[in-house]
Amino acid sequence: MKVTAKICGLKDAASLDAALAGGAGMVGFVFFPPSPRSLPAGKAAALMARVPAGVDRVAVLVDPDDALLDELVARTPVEILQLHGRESPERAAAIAARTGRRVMKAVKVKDAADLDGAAVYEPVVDHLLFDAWPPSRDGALPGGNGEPFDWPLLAGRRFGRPWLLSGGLTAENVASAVAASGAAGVDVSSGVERSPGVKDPARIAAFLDACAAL
Ligand SMILES: O=C(O)c1ccccc1N[C@@H]1O[C@H](COP(=O)(O)O)[C@@H](O)[C@H]1O
Repeated sequence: MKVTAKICGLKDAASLDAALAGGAGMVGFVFFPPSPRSLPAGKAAALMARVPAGVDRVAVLVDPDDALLDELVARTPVEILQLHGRESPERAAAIAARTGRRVMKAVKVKDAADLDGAAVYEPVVDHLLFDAWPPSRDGALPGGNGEPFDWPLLAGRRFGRPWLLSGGLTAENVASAVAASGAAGVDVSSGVERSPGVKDPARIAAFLDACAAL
């Protein structure tokens, strides 16, 4: 089975190149200053210029204001806007209309009712992404926490948009995660890092090898 892999939180050329060489279908860049993975638009634009046609460039955003959206559209060749905050369906639709870019809504999951909540986004977004709710500790980010959720919740569920599984994935567990959830796409950030915000090209290669073996 061919699984689309997204490598997220890229900040340097060596890690981006490892993602591209390993066959990532999407590469993600974080625009959220509290994150150790955040980077300015100018640096992201330089990295995005290395990405060949056929690989989607994703901007990870948390309740972005219009100024940030306008800056990203003007300064970077981003294809997909990943909304990882508390954006309503109306705001997601407005973001798609304003930017002309594809939108991916992150839905936080701890139980089946959370999955039901994805339905309201299906008419207005292009992709869904399922991630764990952030831990309750102080300072936790809205995503990128390396936290998995109960993957079998997704088994047999059908959604009106293509979707990615994320949250705590690694080279070691991605096969189990795909088998348990039925995901056709996976997304990883913490699981291919040496420390928060520092990607490891060898771990990126191992993750993508594990995906290619599925
Ligand atoms: O990675 C971040 O720092 C981040 C910050 C704010 C919102 C989302 C973020 N990352 C996304 O979180 C998920 C899961 O990541 P992990 O593999 O569990 O670390 C993934 O979709 C990232 O794009």
